[in-house]
Amino acid sequence: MNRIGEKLVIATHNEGKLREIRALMEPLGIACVGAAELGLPDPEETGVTFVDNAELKARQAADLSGLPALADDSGLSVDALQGDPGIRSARWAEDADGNRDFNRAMKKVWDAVEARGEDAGHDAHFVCALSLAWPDGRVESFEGKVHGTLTWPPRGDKGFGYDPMFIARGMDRTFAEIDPDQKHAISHRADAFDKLVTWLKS
Ligand SMILES: O=c1[nH]c(=O)c2ncn([C@@H]3O[C@H](COP(=O)(O)OP(=O)(O)OP(=O)(O)O)[C@@H](O)[C@H]3O)c2[nH]1
Ligand SMILES: [Mg+2]
Repeated sequence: MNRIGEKLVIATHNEGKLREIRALMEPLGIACVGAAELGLPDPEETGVTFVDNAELKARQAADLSGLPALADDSGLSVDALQGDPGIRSARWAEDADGNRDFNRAMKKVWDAVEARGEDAGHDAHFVCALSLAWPDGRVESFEGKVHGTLTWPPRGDKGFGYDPMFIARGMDRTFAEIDPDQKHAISHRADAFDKLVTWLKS
């Protein structure tokens, strides 16, 4: 773990992600500080892939803080929608003033899938890109996925974002109905995190 040291900036302004990344990182003995706590800005996500965006968020936080930084870019990719909302998952939840409402976003996803007709199916997956950046310019990225299906109406009040409408393969409850520990065992974020930890230990 000495590739990181003892303190890591978590370059996210999303409380749900921060909570999940802290839970994954702190057992490794690495203290995490959120970007908002350090007053770091929320950069514009101009990339065209999850990794592009994770790298630009991590890069900016490492440059501004002088500490190693970990960023997460993630989203829901729906087969019937050719991968949308994908890297625009947060933007699908925003109104004209930039306020997010995931009940609205989930309805938008469901309506778009239904508009494709019965044959389109409900397969979807979450993707998570994690990027670690250092103040000296190094960057390493890892990508994870979890496959599943969409359900309607949304169920559960745990998790965040699109969790209430996503059922991982092999489960019968949504990501918002299961306990955080169960989500952490199989999620896209846990998959990317496993790859990151394997690399850290190598
Ligand atoms: O149901 C969900 N379960 C998850 O486990 C999950 N992970 C990500 N997402 C959604 O995908 C978008 C990411 O956008 P995103 O990577 O730009 O993050 P963000 O803008 O919220 O924060 P930041 O890290 O950029 O500061 C956001 O809408 C998230 O709600 C999830 N939804
Ligand atoms: Mg974002």
